[in-house]
Amino acid sequence: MAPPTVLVTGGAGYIGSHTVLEMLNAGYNVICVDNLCNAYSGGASKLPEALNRVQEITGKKVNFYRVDITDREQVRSVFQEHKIDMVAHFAALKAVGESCRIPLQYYHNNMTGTNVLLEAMADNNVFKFVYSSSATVYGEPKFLPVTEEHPTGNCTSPYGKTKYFTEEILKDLCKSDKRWAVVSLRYFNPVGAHISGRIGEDPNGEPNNLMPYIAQVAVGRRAKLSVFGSDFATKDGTGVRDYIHIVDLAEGHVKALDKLRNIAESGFFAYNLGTGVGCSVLELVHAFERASGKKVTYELVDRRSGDVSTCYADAQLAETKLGWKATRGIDKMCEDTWRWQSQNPNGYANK
Ligand SMILES: NC(=O)c1ccc[n+]([C@@H]2O[C@H](COP(=O)([O-])OP(=O)(O)OC[C@H]3O[C@@H](n4cnc5c(N)ncnc54)[C@H](O)[C@@H]3O)[C@@H](O)[C@H]2O)c1
Ligand SMILES: CC(=O)N[C@H]1[C@@H](OP(=O)(O)OP(=O)(O)OC[C@H]2O[C@@H](n3ccc(=O)[nH]c3=O)[C@H](O)[C@@H]2O)O[C@H](CO)[C@@H](O)[C@@H]1O
Repeated sequence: MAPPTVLVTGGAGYIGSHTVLEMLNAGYNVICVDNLCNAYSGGASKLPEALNRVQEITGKKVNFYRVDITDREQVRSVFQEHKIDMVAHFAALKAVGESCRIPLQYYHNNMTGTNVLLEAMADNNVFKFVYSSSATVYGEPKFLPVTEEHPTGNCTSPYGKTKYFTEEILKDLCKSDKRWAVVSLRYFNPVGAHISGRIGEDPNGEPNNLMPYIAQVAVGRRAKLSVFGSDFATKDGTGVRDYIHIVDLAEGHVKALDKLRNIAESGFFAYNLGTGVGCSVLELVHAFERASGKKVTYELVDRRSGDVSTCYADAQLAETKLGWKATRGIDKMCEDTWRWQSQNPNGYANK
């Protein structure tokens, strides 16, 4: 029997490209679409650089279309061109601060885009869907570790609300039509890079997130790290998060596809993808110094608005239901990030 074909939206992005690599290694056929709004293109007629390197690493072909998922005709044409069995949906705008400044663009891109995709799926009898959600749907944790039973919806940004609203749409869809089977993966803090050092996180402009910022200080692109807050009720006063290695995260998606591939039951299933281990900002800084052998200069400054003190996952349900568990720790996350950053000081731009 031919292996299933998965349509991957946002496949040229950080998480998408790492997941495409693991899907190919697991034997899935992959069709990638991306509008390259946040991915390095490498030249009009070529594959986006991240996917070019995925092909290089796996020795397998990546089918790519430059498509905007908000464009109904562009999306439909992909379903007419290929027999799609399942969809893994990564395409979204994801900068929390930016979403507060341009909410309409975020609601259009992330919500309309997802609805256009879901309608095209239904029109082509495709009902198996893996969704990129986020721990941000939980808002400020009311208890720790955070389980999937934790209330959702108390989101502090338009970005977070697009994740929450989309989950609610998916729940309604599954209630209305038993053909739908949806796995919503709630990521905690994805970091790291593939062991090859050939693909990794390549943020546009100044990084919003901690790990890429640390890496850019270590490689000399940034002068120092600002540590947002040192008066939290945590082990060293700095924010605690559940960092998860990007390859563990990618492997979790393959497990979700395996579940959908053979699934009898339909419905909406949400799983936390985290390690269950909290790590503070300063712990991560020191781990990165050990991994890179570089000094990471930092300054303790005021808290960033909207930041919670502590957030980490209870990932037991994914282990029970998907047979998945994160296996890579903080040191490995830092080693693999450093290999990517030191080999690609300017990301994909420097070939
Ligand atoms: N990185 C994280 O820490 C994190 C945490 C939780 C959830 N997520 C979610 O995971 C997904 C992937 O995140 P990422 O970190 O890889 O981000 P990313 O920006 O690297 O990847 C997203 C990709 O989607 C593409 N894209 C955006 N809008 C599109 C559109 N309308 N049509 C086609 N392509 C479009 C971008 O060009 C980009 O390549 C997103 O849905 C994000 O919200 C990410
Ligand atoms: C509330 C919120 O929407 N959080 C988003 C944020 O998570 P989150 O805010 O947890 O991730 P970050 O990497 O931005 O921050 C992690 C920790 O590092 C600290 N820090 C960060 C950067 C920096 O320069 N200095 C510094 O000290 C932060 O205060 C925090 O304590 O990014 C995730 C990955 O994109 C998103 O999924 C989350 O939705």
